[in-house]
Amino acid sequence: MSEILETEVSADHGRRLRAPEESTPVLDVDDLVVEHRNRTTGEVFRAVDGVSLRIDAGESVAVVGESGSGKTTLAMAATGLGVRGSGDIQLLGHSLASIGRRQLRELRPEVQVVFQDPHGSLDPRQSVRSGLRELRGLQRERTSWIDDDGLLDRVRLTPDMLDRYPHQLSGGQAQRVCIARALLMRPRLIVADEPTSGLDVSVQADVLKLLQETQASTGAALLMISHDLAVVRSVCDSVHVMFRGKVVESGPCETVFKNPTNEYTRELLDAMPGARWRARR
Ligand SMILES: Nc1ncnc2c1ncn2[C@@H]1O[C@H](COP(=O)(O)OP(=O)(O)OP(=O)(O)O)[C@@H](O)[C@H]1O
Repeated sequence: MSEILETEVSADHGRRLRAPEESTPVLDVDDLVVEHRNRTTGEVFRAVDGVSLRIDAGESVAVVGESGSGKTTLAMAATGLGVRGSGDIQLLGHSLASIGRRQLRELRPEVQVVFQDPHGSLDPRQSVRSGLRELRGLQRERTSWIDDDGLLDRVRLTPDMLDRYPHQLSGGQAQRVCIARALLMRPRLIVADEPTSGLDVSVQADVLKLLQETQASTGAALLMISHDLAVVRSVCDSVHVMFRGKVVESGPCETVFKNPTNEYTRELLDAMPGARWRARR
């Protein structure tokens, strides 16, 4: 068992919202529609067109699709972090359409996002230490379960990194800091939007492993957005394939990647990195 799993994150202090029933999905999205306005033509189009998905505690779900298919828009709208859409979104059993601002503020830390560009996610004017101090100031109780040294140790960074600024970190180190910041909040849902595609190949596997460990130690669910099927296959239980805003196929990774039933899924798989494993099996 890895080090990180030896000390489970068990304390529940700092969470004021009523704890959801065990059977309550972490995220339950029904018929989500999100529209954007095309910046060139001014036309409104459906970036997400009637998508439904459910993620249970501890589950890892991937959304794959070609660039522009609506993956990021879906993830951000579904978690209340992006443009509002229509449809029913239940986050930890709370309907995003009907909760007030205060409740939404309380729900926010339950969802942590790890983005593709770690340097872009960190404030260039803040050292790692001052960034963590700021987070702790916003969520005192929730973040009191671990000190900075312990937190960095969890993501296999040494304490001397605390005084570094983002530009003094490698891509892999910066992504570890981003994961540490997410872990500090002990979220119930981690959204990882292409978390390794901006990183050197040599550190991608480590960062993925760390994400998985973080998920396991917090018991969080994972919503992974990726165009890399090898990544999805190694991390996720199930997958939704998106094409032009719609989910065209869903199911366990093994089933969808091995025996895709949708023609577009087949084409997509053949064109995507990591798809070749399918032919070899
Ligand atoms: N804020 C916005 N305003 C207008 N159009 C947008 C906005 N955000 C995204 N879009 C457009 O919506 C569509 C879906 O974008 P989205 O970023 O969700 O796709 P994606 O599948 O995540 O793509 P990628 O893999 O390239 O990140 C694209 O055509 C994109 O240009």
